[in-house]
Amino acid sequence: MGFTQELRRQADGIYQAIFDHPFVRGIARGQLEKEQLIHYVKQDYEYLNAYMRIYGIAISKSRTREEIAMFNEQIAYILNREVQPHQIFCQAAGVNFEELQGYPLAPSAHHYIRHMLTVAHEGSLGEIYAVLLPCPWTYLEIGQKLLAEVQPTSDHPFYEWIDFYGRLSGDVTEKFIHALDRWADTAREEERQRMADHFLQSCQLEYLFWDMAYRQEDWPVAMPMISHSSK
Ligand SMILES: Cc1ncc(CN)c(N)n1
Repeated sequence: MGFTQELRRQADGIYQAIFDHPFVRGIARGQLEKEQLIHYVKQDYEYLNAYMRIYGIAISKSRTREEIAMFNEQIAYILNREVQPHQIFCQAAGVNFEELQGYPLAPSAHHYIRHMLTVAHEGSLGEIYAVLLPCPWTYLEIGQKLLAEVQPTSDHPFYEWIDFYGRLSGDVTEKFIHALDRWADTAREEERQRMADHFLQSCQLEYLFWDMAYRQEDWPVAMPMISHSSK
């Protein structure tokens, strides 16, 4: 079994918990509260900003032009394409996307972003692939599962969201899986273990991110508005 297939096997319990999470079930049923959708978009907008910054760190650790080009393409994908799922949630919630930008991070989003940034700064390029992979991979499987289960039509409020992740996010997932497997082929045992740990931790944090949005998680004591630089 390849390295990433073994990681997927180890993470299966977390993947199943994500598929069963009430936010994901709410996407399937087309029923989520406006406040839950808004909380998700506010947090995910900041999450994807951080994700692009991590691509920037990955570029600084890249060894070939092909790697640099791949990360560059993925930044463009987030900027130009991945705004669509946010806009679909905003439409369902009846709010403007622009109004939901620049908010402070809730605890679980903060934790997930710090986890990725720490690995990106301290780890190898292989460790960066491992920490980033659960993001596209869990969404691809959510999308594929919902396409098969719900068979949504254009009157479903989240039809385009399901279609976007079920059909379009396969490409980046495949590229990261391939890159991580190649890296693992030559990595020493300690690095393979670190990559496995980062991957599993990101899977757990994917679950927590859904949970944060569903429960509209916030800090126990209200945060004064903080500036972008201190996020
Ligand atoms: C938290 C999270 N994880 C994954 C994705 C899908 N790129 C996302 N938009 N947000």
